[in-house]
Amino acid sequence: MTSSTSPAANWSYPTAIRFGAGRLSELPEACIAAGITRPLLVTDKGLKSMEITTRALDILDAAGLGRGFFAEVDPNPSEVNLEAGLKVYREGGHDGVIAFGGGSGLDLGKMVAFMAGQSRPVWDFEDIGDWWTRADPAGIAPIIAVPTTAGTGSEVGRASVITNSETHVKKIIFHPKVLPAVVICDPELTVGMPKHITAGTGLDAFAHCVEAFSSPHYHPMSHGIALEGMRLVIENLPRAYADGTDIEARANMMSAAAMGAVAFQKGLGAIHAMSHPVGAVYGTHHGTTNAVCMPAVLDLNAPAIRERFDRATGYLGIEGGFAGFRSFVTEFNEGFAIPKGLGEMGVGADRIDDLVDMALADPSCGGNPVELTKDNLKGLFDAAM
Ligand SMILES: NC(=O)c1ccc[n+]([C@@H]2O[C@H](COP(=O)([O-])OP(=O)(O)OC[C@H]3O[C@@H](n4cnc5c(N)ncnc54)[C@H](O)[C@@H]3O)[C@@H](O)[C@H]2O)c1
Ligand SMILES: [Fe+2]
Repeated sequence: MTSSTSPAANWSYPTAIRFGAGRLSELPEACIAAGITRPLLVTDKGLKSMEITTRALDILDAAGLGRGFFAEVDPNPSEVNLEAGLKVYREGGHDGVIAFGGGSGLDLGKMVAFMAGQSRPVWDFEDIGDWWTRADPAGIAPIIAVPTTAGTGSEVGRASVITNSETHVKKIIFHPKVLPAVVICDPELTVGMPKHITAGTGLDAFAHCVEAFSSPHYHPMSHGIALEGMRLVIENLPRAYADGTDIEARANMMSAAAMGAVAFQKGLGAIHAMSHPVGAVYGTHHGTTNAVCMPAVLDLNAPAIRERFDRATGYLGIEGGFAGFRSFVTEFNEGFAIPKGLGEMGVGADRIDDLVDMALADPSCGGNPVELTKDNLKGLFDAAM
């Protein structure tokens, strides 16, 4: 039944998630479930020789799975990493990918599986709303995702963020089949994150929930998930930061990360529109950059979001409605030693005009509750410096 006053939307919800401490041991079962007999484990350079990665490889070896290993992924991965990964995938005769790591390893692993059977360049699959005209679905290899940070939620997402190494622009590459077939969320894998990565990734999950909650698009399910995701971050990130071995807090942060990515189907906004160009040009950490941008964006968006935050703050355990939430965000950042401004992260005032142009072209602008213009984006960058 439809009516002219009924809202319309396209909704998509995630996939099979094996959640819990120690469940990395189920990697061989996950391969069987996904129909993979010869997986390529893809991860980033930082994780290449870490114990958790060796643990995953040992589990595959013990199960007799003829696995391959590709660990040449940079933070903010590029098409150069993708080409190298595809070469290893094809030469090794693999039939699926285990994307292992933070957002960088997960995104690149997902793209290796996606591009394995495509003949077009990856940039043809940019998320501009016409995916059904492009990919050859027969060419997409199955994906298992194993997050080792709790932030991006890329494990339950249908997109990867790939930086064009020539233009220094971050592009969102999207296809529904990029959604991993099986996800293993094992909070033990996140225990060894250094404090600044725990903070930066956790605040990425927070930014996803805040932006989704602020977005004007119609998606009540994601709206509710965003609210609970914010609560989980507020209550658990300080615990995980203070004691990295607090498994309950680590588990709640893993949930919050996945929830943030489900929630941002409702839309992202100016925080991500700003941090994508900053990350692409300066190579800054994504979640940390978001945290730096958030206070200025909340100030700009205040008239459009005040009422919904006034209603939510009681549930979040914050007094004073939206104003209380706004002050809380500054204190929250300070508690995690987040840089005070983009200048402190190396962003030059002379590049702001370029960053404004790049931010204006970012698809995240579409979910911001206040329409973004050259003028107000310039104001945001000035305020965030
Ligand atoms: N696909 C999406 O929906 C989506 C959403 C948000 C962000 N992203 C992208 O994800 C990337 C950022 O991902 P991230 O924030 O998870 O960081 P990351 O994957 O770049 O990892 C940051 C650093 O932490 C290290 N690391 C990862 N796990 C670790 C662990 N358990 N112990 C010790 N060190 C560990 C890595 O080696 C790396 O040096 C960016 O490229 C961003 O654009 C994607
Ligand atoms: Fe993000």
